[in-house]
Amino acid sequence: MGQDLEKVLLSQEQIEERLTELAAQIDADYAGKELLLVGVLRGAVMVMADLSRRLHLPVQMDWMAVSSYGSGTKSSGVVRILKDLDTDLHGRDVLIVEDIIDSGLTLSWLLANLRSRGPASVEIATLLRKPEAAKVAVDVRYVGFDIPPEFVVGYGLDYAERYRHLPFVGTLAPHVYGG
Ligand SMILES: O=P(O)(O)OC[C@H]1O[C@H](OP(=O)(O)OP(=O)(O)O)[C@H](O)[C@@H]1O
Ligand SMILES: Nc1nc2[nH]cnc2c(=O)[nH]1
Repeated sequence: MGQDLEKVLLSQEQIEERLTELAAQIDADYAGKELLLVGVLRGAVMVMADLSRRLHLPVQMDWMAVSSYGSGTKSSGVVRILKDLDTDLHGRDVLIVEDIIDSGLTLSWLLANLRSRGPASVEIATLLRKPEAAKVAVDVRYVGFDIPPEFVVGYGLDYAERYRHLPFVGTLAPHVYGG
């Protein structure tokens, strides 16, 4: 495992500290409201768990699974719903919880999709964003960290379904993905 990773980009401590700040901001912004957190499987599981535990608002959680990457390292841009929400979004304040915004293609598609369901509001919280990789502009209210356009793993993010369990975010050594 040690040899597969090139470097640690964000430590567990850095991630937890930033999530505490984001949770405080979300608590303040949605004071008096009940929030529906929509986690995007599978990468957002860690962010959802650690962010939601820091919120003091009443929240509900639901999950969607979409696919845009397959097992590669480039977004195909074609988004498929693999698992839809169980919750009616009509009149709800929705916060999409994501691990990463890379090209922005997944989130821009998801935003449009959820907004068409009649919610009161839809905003996005993402742990990571790669501004230099953006192919479409996505309006994101809560960003943990802007990072360089490198392929990262850990803290929910995988390469071929591995490394999701790492408690930090790191980059892979090129030999792992054939570089
Ligand atoms: O901005 P984009 O270029 O569209 O990339 C972002 C998407 O890619 C990742 O999901 P992935 O398809 O890898 O699925 P996973 O969450 O199951 O790992 C991530 O969770 C986002 O949903
Ligand atoms: N694991 C992983 N998944 C992604 N999906 C979009 N960008 C990334 C990335 O950098 N790493």
